[in-house]
Amino acid sequence: MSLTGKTAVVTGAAMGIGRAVTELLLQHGAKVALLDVNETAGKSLVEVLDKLYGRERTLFLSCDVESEEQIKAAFLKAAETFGGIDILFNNAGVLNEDRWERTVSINLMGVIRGSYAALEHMSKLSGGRGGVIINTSSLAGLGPLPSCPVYTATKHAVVGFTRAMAAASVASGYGVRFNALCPGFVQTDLFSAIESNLGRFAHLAAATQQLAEHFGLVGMCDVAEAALDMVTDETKNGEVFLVSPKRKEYVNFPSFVQ
Ligand SMILES: NC(=O)C1=CN([C@@H]2O[C@H](COP(=O)(O)OP(=O)(O)OC[C@H]3O[C@@H](n4cnc5c(N)ncnc54)[C@H](O)[C@@H]3O)[C@@H](O)[C@H]2O)C=CC1
Ligand SMILES: CCCCCC(=O)/C=C/[C@H]1C=CC(=O)[C@@H]1CCCCCCC(=O)O
Repeated sequence: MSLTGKTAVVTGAAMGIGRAVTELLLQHGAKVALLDVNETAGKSLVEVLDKLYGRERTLFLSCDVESEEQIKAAFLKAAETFGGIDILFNNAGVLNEDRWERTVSINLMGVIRGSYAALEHMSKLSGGRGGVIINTSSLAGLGPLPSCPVYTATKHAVVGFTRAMAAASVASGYGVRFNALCPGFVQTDLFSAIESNLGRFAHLAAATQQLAEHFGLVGMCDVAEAALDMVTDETKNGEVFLVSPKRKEYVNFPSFVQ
């Protein structure tokens, strides 16, 4: 699928992985609505992007994915400004085992809120053009991160939600593909702050550091390219892309249905 003229919404777009994917989508010709709770970072990023890609191709919208009202308002504004929505990158996330209810609300419920709000604009059943939704999970969505049980739970849940929504979309005729991105450790603010956000598992900080050293860091470009592959390859639905320093591949899950 060519991205020229397509419209994307990216949550958590102001920094880190969301920012990198936003820039790659712009480089490939898409228009991007950048949603983030951090207005300062979001507005200053859009100033930079406007100069590179043109003012008419970016839009910053202040939006907390914990709020269904703010998500609905932002998606409506993006659809009105750009003429519909073709791509959603549900990426906003936090790692905080102390404030674990907020972690669930952002990492899992934010993905669900975003997906349901996007379907109102994207589903062929409600007058949309169809498209693709990519949800950011993690390697911790495939295996345990011992210092972060709640983070691990949210990321496993994102994988399950994505795969079930992909099947639901086919069965319902939404015309929307759903895929999940599972990166290993990436050098971002979230990664740098892990040790101070472990809550009752703070005693596992050194072990987490050792795990990160064992796995190594994934390059931001590799993560963004994996997201782009799932957007543009129209054969990918219900797929999970694992991006670690040693492995860049779609995950094979066991099938229990004959
Ligand atoms: N950095 C890493 O090692 C990995 C990160 N991930 C996931 O990638 C995603 C992005 O993380 P990073 O780029 O590393 O983090 P980051 O901290 O660099 O960026 C996260 C962005 O999300 C925004 N955000 C946070 N809460 C929000 C909310 N309630 N509403 C809207 N925006 C909000 C932040 O303002 C920030 O711009 C997250 O879902 C994270 O769990 C997955 C695997 C590894
Ligand atoms: C900042 C978020 C942390 C991201 C890195 C991460 O999630 C690492 C998780 C690993 C820690 C212990 C594990 O067991 C996790 C990895 C599990 C890997 C599963 C790989 C599956 C496969 O190889 O097929």
